[in-house]
Amino acid sequence: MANGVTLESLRQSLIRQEDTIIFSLIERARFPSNSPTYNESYVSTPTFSGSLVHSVVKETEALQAKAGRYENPEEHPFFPDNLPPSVVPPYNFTEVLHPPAALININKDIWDMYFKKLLQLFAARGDDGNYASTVASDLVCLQALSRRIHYGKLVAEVKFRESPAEYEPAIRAKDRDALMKLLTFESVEEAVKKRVAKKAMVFGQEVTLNNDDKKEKYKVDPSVVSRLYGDWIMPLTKLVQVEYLLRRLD
Ligand SMILES: O=C(O)C(=O)C[C@]1(C(=O)O)C=C[C@@H](O)C=C1
Repeated sequence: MANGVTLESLRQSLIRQEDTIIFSLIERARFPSNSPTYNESYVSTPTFSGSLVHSVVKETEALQAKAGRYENPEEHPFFPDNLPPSVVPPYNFTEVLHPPAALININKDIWDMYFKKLLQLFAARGDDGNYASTVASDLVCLQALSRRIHYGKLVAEVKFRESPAEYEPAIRAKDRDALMKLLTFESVEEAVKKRVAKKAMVFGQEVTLNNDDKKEKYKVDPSVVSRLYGDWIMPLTKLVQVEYLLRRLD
């Protein structure tokens, strides 16, 4: 395919991004749940409206937008409305995607999944007052998840270019189920779930110099990481692929 992007090279990138995601969860797990971070009435001044997480993410994104973060088609803001323009000279990112892809942003679903389901599965209950560091860690997790899930656009483009005749009838019929079937590889998904659990064991183990002192306690539960991928990351990546393919002939 053009630009040297292949399904294999994209899968390699997804594998590399597993490391980033798992390390980001390990970093967030250093802090307990720290619920005031997410409480809408915890801070209330004219400059900080809503929860601390809401304000800090929104303001950080505004700063990163000025620094050009969202000029890269692989990046998607959580608060896309009224972002300031980039002030950096434009970089010529290779155009691989069909232009309507730019409209797809499922960060709202990623936000809800992260705060309503995932966080409580790996952050211990408690409050240590480190709310600003907690938000900073949350944002690193969210951005890593968002980048990975929206990679579905590239994966879908490559799959389409490899066999347009297979995809076109389902796209024209707007048949989401047929598209979902075409783009699903069960064996790849099983391998992903096993590999991320193994990585969570390797990256999250206690490293000591004393070999016989090996406690099976991990910084993030490997079964949570496997579930994160099986229940949320891969289904959302597939949702992005379906959304992308539905617009592929526009
Ligand atoms: O590797 C692919 O073919 C993908 O589309 C990526 C992915 C994933 O999210 O990891 C999603 C769907 C497939 O069923 C397998 C894996």
